[in-house]
Amino acid sequence: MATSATSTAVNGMHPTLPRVAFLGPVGTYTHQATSEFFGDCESAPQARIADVFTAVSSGSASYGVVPIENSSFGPVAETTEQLRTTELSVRGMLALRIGHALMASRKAEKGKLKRVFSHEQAIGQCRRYLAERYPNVEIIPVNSTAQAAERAVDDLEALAICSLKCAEVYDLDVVDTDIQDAGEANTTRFIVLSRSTVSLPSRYPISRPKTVDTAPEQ
Ligand SMILES: O=C(O)C(=O)C[C@]1(C(=O)O)C=C[C@@H](O)C=C1
Repeated sequence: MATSATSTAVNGMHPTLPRVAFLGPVGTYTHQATSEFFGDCESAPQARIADVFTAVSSGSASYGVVPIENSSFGPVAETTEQLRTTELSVRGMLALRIGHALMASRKAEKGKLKRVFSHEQAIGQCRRYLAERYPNVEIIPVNSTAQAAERAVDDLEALAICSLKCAEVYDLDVVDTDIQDAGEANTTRFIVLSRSTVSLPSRYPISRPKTVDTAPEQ
């Protein structure tokens, strides 16, 4: 990942960096895609994909980044639903290779895990793994993989499917890595949105070569 999105705003405004809304909280794959595309920017994490569209439409952010399609599980339902009616324009796209990790609280007893939280896309991309390795855990969809990590921090019976970045951000134990059924071939495509009156400066290439979801440095 190039540089991470920053939040160095003064009084809520930053004089030069673009303000970019994305599906949050910190540590989602969409956050990584945002950093990859924009480099330094003022980050505006949103609770849901629909909120990213609202933040850009209302002008509270100049750009928005949302996932649109995964190579194995297909279209991202909430994004395709929003695209039916939005007046926003697509300004760019990029793809990330997605490697999901399984995490739990450092205090969890690993033999007593009863539920797994994640975004429905991540759950769908790990269906076979979950059926084979955790056939009895309850699967609970949440708004994003990083929200799943947040939920696992204080729930000692929970697992989260999320990116390795979340181990660092939320101080979780890594139980397993690369648990997606499609292995190395698992890729998600993201799009960059803006209002029709806001163009994308030429310093941002409109599309990027596929990049790898990198593990945090130890
Ligand atoms: O939950 C996240 O971390 C997201 O950024 C969303 C999302 C998606 O909706 O496709 C992005 C990439 C992965 O495919 C899994 C989840």
